[in-house]
Amino acid sequence: MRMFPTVPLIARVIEEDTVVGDYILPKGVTALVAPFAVHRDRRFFDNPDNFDPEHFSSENVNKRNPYAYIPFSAGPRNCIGQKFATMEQKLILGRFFRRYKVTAALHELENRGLPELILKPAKGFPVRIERRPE
Ligand code: HEM
Repeated sequence: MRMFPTVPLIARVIEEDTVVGDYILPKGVTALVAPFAVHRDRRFFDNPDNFDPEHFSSENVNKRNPYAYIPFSAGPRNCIGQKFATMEQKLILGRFFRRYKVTAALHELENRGLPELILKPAKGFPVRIERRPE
């Protein structure tokens, strides 16, 4: 969900002139927040293009801005299913990956994600699935 966030772009209509750093976002424009870009920003994640569970060690999480990881958005309109989806992933994917090894047939550079409503690879999900030894 960090490297390939399901929702790669979040849109908001700006209701009043808003200052963000050196910029003014005028009332009426649509602003995009891009979890995909934020999650790959080196200011927040060392080696952002590598899968590394250490990105989520307590030490690293505690020193990072909480808005640097926003797969479920943030604020008053964030995802109401976040806790359910996270628990479901831990249970179902955890069980699945203990039994099966999944290898992508195409590297992400050969199979770019398309930023549609949800992120999906241009050439689908060609994968090889092998049962792990018991
Ligand atoms: C991995 C799974 C999921 C991801 C990554 C995800 C991500 C998101 C994101 C990023 C938003 C904000 C979209 C926006 O502001 O434009 C959102 C909103 C929402 N999600 Fe999820 N979601 C997931 C699963 C679920 C589930 C399981 C449910 C329901 C059981 C759910 C219900 C909703 C609802 C109702 C909203 C709209 C909340 C509002 O506008 O106040 N989501 N989700």
